[in-house]
Amino acid sequence: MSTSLFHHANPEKVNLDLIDAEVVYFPHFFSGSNADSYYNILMNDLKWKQDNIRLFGKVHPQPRLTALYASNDRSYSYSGITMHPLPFTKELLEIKNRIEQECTQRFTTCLANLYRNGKDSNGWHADDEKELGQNPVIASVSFGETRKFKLRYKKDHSIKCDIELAHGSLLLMTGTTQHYWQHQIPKTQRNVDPRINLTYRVIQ
Ligand SMILES: O=C(O)CCC(=O)C(=O)O
Ligand SMILES: [Fe+2]
Repeated sequence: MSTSLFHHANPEKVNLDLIDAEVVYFPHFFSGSNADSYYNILMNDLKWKQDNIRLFGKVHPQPRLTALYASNDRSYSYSGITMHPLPFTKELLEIKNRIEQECTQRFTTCLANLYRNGKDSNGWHADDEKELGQNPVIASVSFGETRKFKLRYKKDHSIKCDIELAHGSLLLMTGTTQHYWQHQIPKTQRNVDPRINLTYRVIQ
């Protein structure tokens, strides 16, 4: 009855068994009521915007809204755009502190994504920009609609893993994950509510 990922009906922590990667999933990192309140506050307070990105030489509006927050003034560049951070809000700092209890990393930066509906997505990529350094720790928190997160091994796309990122969950990607694997949030035909994702990172 169980899928290969979940040996218990309601686990607290799941270590994904992937070659050349370290990925840990905490399905209920935040309680339901905390997750609900973060969802509402972040939806209203973050400075969401839709940037134009350059992909294969063509300019497109990014298929989601984003916002960048940090404790320093370091910018973050990817897909032909450079984002400049705003100072952390109270809630983004609170969430950062809570995640830092779970891993030894101290994060500087949070890239927030808002997937407004099933047409919003995030294409195949690795978080391997040079400002993230080698073997970056990426802590990814989800609020709102559950969306599918896909991972694939760069050298052999038949080696892959799908995980449904639930409201109030945390996904930690460490070690060589970004070097050997790519991830994406595909579009879905389902009629879905918005989803907020926060990815905490270190940008020196
Ligand atoms: O929305 C997600 O869960 C993934 C976001 C992501 O991969 C990114 O911002 O780099
Ligand atoms: Fe990513």
